[in-house]
Amino acid sequence: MVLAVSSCRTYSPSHRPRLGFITRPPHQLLSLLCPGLRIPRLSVHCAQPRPRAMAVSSSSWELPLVAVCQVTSTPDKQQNFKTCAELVREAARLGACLAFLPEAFDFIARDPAETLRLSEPLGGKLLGDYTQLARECGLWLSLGGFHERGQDWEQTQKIYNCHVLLNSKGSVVATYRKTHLCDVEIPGQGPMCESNSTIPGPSLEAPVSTPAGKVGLAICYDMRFPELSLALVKAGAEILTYPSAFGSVTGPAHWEVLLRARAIETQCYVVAAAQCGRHHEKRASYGHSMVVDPWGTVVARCSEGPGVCLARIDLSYLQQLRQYLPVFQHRRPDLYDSLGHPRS
Ligand SMILES: O=C(O)CNC(=O)[C@H](CS)NC(=O)CCC(=O)C(=O)O
Repeated sequence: MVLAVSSCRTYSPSHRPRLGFITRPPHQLLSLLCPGLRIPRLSVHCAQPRPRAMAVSSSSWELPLVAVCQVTSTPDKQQNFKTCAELVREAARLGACLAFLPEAFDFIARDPAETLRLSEPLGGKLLGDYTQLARECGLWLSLGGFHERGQDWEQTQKIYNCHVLLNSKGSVVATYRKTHLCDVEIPGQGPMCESNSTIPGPSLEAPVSTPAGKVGLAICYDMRFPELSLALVKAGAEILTYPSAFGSVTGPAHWEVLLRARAIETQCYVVAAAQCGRHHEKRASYGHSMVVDPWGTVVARCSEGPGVCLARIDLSYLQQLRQYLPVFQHRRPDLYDSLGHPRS
């Protein structure tokens, strides 16, 4: 892995988030495998001002830049907003058009009762604050998992785990409510029973056109269900998002493997903003936020602790890969089902 951030500005506000690693895709390897493939010169990179010496790569600096924010949410909603807002402002300063926040960016509570108490409707104060933030910074925001009191709150007294996409004017352009709830007990990792407080979402959300590409919405545990990613790519997704709060046992074993597998099999970019560190006495998360390109290369990753990493999204590269490796044309829906034909 090449560390390519030497000339990046580092960033150390009071709580010291760190700028993550930015890596390059394996250009040489790819050109060996596919001699005719036009390799994007700089498909990934740091948002430093364009160096004069690099005038060669005309277009790559104009490719859209996305930012992935990694945080340690606690039960303190106000503090969490402050931390996220600081990272989002930094992402905007660095030139990102779209910033991704992890699941539970609003808070991570100590128990289901506290989760329910702290939850809000989409029209509440917290989303209002994020609307203003998106407007102020002029970027799109993927709010990866908002504890949402839905329309049925009065009857159910349960919430949805809602991925909200805001445009740069702060308007809600899409919502996806997590459809696979994480009810698991893994030895060595605290039990998770999301359905204690949460209702599974009723439907998938069609991918949304953003300045970085067509974004398909998912959340965390959803990444274990490739059917969902295939359905999203079939509906036109170019970027899959898995905002997450992975545990400390499944994290080292499965996190990167699952994300890279989803990227390779769908030939999409995969963006995964993660919770990291200790949220309170009962819970900690694995971190390792990353962006994976459609070849399966990790092109950006956060360092340990809160921070932000950035990647450029090159959709012509994605299209080329889909041409060179046309797995969607080779599928055998006659043998299984009709999933998995991307829109051209
Ligand atoms: O609890 C909240 O407030 C927000 N929700 C979550 O953090 C959810 C349910 S507990 N976490 C996961 O899905 C982790 C999945 C995971 O770790 C795996 O698939 O291995």
